[in-house]
Amino acid sequence: MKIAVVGTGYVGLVTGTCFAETGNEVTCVDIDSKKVERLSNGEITIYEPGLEKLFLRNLKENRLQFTTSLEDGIRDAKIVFLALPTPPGEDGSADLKYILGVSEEIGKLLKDYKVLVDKSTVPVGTAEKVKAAVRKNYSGEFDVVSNPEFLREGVAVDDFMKPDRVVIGTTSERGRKVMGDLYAPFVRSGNPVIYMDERSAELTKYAANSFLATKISFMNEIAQLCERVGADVDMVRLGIGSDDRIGKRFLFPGIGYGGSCFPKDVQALVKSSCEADYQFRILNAVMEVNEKQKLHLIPKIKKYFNDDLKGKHFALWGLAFKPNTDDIREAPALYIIEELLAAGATVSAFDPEAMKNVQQLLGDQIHFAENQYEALKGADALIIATEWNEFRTPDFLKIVTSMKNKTIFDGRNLFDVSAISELGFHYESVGRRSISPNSNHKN
Ligand SMILES: NC(=O)C1=CN([C@@H]2O[C@H](COP(=O)(O)OP(=O)(O)OC[C@H]3O[C@@H](n4cnc5c(N)ncnc54)[C@H](O)[C@@H]3O)[C@@H](O)[C@H]2O)C=CC1
Ligand SMILES: O=C(O)[C@H]1O[C@H](OP(=O)(O)OP(=O)(O)OC[C@H]2O[C@@H](n3ccc(=O)[nH]c3=O)[C@H](O)[C@@H]2O)[C@H](O)[C@@H](O)[C@@H]1O
Repeated sequence: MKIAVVGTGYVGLVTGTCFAETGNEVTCVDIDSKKVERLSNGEITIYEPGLEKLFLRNLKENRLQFTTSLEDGIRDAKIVFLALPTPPGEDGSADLKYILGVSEEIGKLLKDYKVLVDKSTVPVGTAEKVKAAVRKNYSGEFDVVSNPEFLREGVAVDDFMKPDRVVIGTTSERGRKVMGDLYAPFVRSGNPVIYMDERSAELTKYAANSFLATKISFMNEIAQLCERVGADVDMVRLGIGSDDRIGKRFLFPGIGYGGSCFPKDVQALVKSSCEADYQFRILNAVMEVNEKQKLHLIPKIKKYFNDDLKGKHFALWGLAFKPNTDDIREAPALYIIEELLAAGATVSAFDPEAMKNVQQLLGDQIHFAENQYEALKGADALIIATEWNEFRTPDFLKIVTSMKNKTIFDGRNLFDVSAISELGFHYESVGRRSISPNSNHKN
């Protein structure tokens, strides 16, 4: 089948590449000519494990092409995916200017029946708005289908190729048939496809992200409580997670959820609820808890250094909002850096993939280390903000010899508290006991 994907970012590039991999002919359209040029020349534009191999294979086989021309991109396509940004507008609601702008343009170009698919995360009622935008310039037949995307960055290819479910929102029989043909290989591999109306599909996406964000904020509150009553959040997590009704996944406390989606999608659902005359109380609390949690380590650090961070030097492991991505959108590490710099401290950071992106944002405000151990040189404390695998079992001897103080503030609970206690560290994490040998603190 011939497919166009408009918007070649995280979702667009993964969608385009994976549909090419299942035998379709895909043209990806993007307004960013540099991106299109790089992709056309075989240079991948995002870090996503496993994607490059598929991208290069399908590019070579001519099943994957890139263009800046919407007209060329959609001409022969039967299905046109919209994988465009839906950033928060000033009031927190999803800004549909990209989606509706492109839909109007598509209306000017349509000559025959096509299925337009909202892959972006869009509020309830957007499929109808897209239809109206196309109708401004086109009176022929077309369908608009909602097919929200549930992939996670870092495991995007796997999530796309082996989804827990595919949601297809359409009330058109013709639209359903076209989408059914496209997803047939997925169904044959045993992945469920759930059909519903457009509005339910649109809400399903926000409900999924908001529910997951709620799980995280809930656990972060349990962690807060653990610290105050002397319980261990890891034990509580294991204790509740083994109940199938709760489930083991997404119960990890930390320094808050970040990324390009949870923060904006929870906010957008609260906003659309307001517009529907309903106050979504739980989600307001979820956002409030997350705002506080992002800076959970800061009061601990300040207390440890007697409220004086001036001239203190911190090593920071992890900049990306989560491991296996170079994405730094709403990354908790950035909020921590801001606080440390404002208090007069200096920072030396290391992240396996995200340093280039942070460098573009912060320039020389912090030092970017060659590796995780170089970041530790002369540090008064190490802060861990992202749970990259290589941080999980570090060489503690190297840590001790590089740092000024054996002090760790761990926002991702990477280390076993008892084991690290034996190594003589001052160690504070999230929702677990702090340990503090008296001898190692050189202020
Ligand atoms: N990043 C993720 O993990 C997921 C994102 N989503 C949703 O998917 C949508 C897209 O997100 P991302 O891929 O992360 O965004 P992104 O920012 O990585 O990519 C968007 C792309 O659209 C292009 N673009 C902007 N205006 C355009 C236009 N007029 N014509 C053609 N291209 C244009 C941009 O140049 C960019 O390459 C959002 O609604 C997001 O909420 C959904 C699931 C997962
Ligand atoms: O709509 C989207 O864009 C996507 O948003 C999330 O995916 P993503 O943002 O890539 O990352 P997650 O793995 O969900 O993590 C989000 C944030 O939650 C945090 N998190 C996650 C799990 C956990 O137990 N605890 C926790 O603090 C992570 O550190 C990260 O900051 C969803 O998991 C995807 O299903 C969805 O498609």
